[in-house]
Amino acid sequence: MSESVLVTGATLPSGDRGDILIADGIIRELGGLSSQTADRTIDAEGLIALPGLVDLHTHLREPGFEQSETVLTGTQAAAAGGFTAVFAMANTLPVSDTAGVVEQVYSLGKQAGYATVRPIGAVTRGLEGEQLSEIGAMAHSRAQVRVFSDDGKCVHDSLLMRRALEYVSTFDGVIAQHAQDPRLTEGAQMNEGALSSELGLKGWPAVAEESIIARDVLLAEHVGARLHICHLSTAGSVEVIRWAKARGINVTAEATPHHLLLTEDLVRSYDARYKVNPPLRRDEDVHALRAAVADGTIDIIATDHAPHPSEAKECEWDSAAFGMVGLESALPVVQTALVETGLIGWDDVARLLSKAPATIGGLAGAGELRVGGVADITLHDPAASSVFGLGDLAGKSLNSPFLDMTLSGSIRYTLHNGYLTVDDGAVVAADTVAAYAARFNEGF
Ligand SMILES: NC(=O)N[C@@H](CC(=O)O)C(=O)O
Repeated sequence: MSESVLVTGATLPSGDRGDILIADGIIRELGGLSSQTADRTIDAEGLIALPGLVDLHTHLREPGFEQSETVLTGTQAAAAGGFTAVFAMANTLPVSDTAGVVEQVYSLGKQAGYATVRPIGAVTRGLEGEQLSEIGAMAHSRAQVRVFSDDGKCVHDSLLMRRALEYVSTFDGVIAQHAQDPRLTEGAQMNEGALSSELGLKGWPAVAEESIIARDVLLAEHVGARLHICHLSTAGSVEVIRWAKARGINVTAEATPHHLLLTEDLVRSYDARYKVNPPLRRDEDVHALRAAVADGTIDIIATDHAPHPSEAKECEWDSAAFGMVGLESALPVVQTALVETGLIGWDDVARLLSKAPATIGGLAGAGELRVGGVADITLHDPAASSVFGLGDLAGKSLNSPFLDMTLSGSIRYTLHNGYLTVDDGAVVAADTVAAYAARFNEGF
């Protein structure tokens, strides 16, 4: 394996240019001109070096739904998208609600070696919303769970939500809420409005999201706990978060790349690639979300990578599954929607897609480029522009809403723990990465 790598002439998020020397998984030199030689040299002229991206919201589907994705294929998709750490959602089968399941997911991630995998624990047993899961056992397991979520379902019972917030605040954990009032969204298929009436699809009102967020920020304030809100999708949700932050409530919020670029108009096609939870909303909502990312009301961008097999998507809208894959396209979508529109710079991208999610998820040491830190680095070509195609997808499922769209930027190299998981745009073979990982895990 290349035990040392020299990256030359990279542009850092600050705009400064310089070399990066990596040895035995650690950044040894950063910035300036290195006088060293290395086993491998990467010419990064014109490329931006970002801290390895961290996704706080990924569905890896293993155990139980391996026909859609596995820990291996999901982390290959992550690497292709420049991610070096992913937080794996709990809606697996069995549900990730015990120490045994989260440890299994954690170990599979370590073996595969493409990215750090941190399992998210379910808040309630079996995601059933009735009893709290084994939160303490998961937190104290080898998987060190810090984030708990019933994502896919809302923790709707206010008393359970209060208890969960109280419990995780004892060890600085966080509840990541999927804000969706189940009664207001029974049978809902798309954003509620003039278009849902026109298309004859049952509407999903914005208030179903906003009312849960309002309740939960007040609960978090009441018990003094940390709360995170998954996938904000409406202008009203932004207003509630802005109000809560101004009041000093300890809440963070995420937006997905698809809610930052796409609108409900795509549903006119009845193509279920555009069916997602929460649904694509109006143009006004997209602009409110973008403004909230730019002014810091929204703390992070997270993919909600939700793989589904073709039979779950190539069917009538009403019977199709909710969800979109998003790891491979996240950075190009962020560049297209936010950087090229002048709303944010590359230092903001590093914060929104790396440092802030690492901090919220309790991933110590991740999310920054620094001498002495682990070499998780993404080298991105911002000058590239291409039509996003099936060849860009590295996971098992193909349900991307961005296929056939022109997106800016391209991930050229991903380094995880100092070894390459993506080399010149191609995902490195599984056995090579597993061998690198084994050596890293053994401390060389
Ligand atoms: N975001 C999605 O549309 N789908 C998610 C879970 C969910 O329904 O939120 C999935 O697991 O498929």
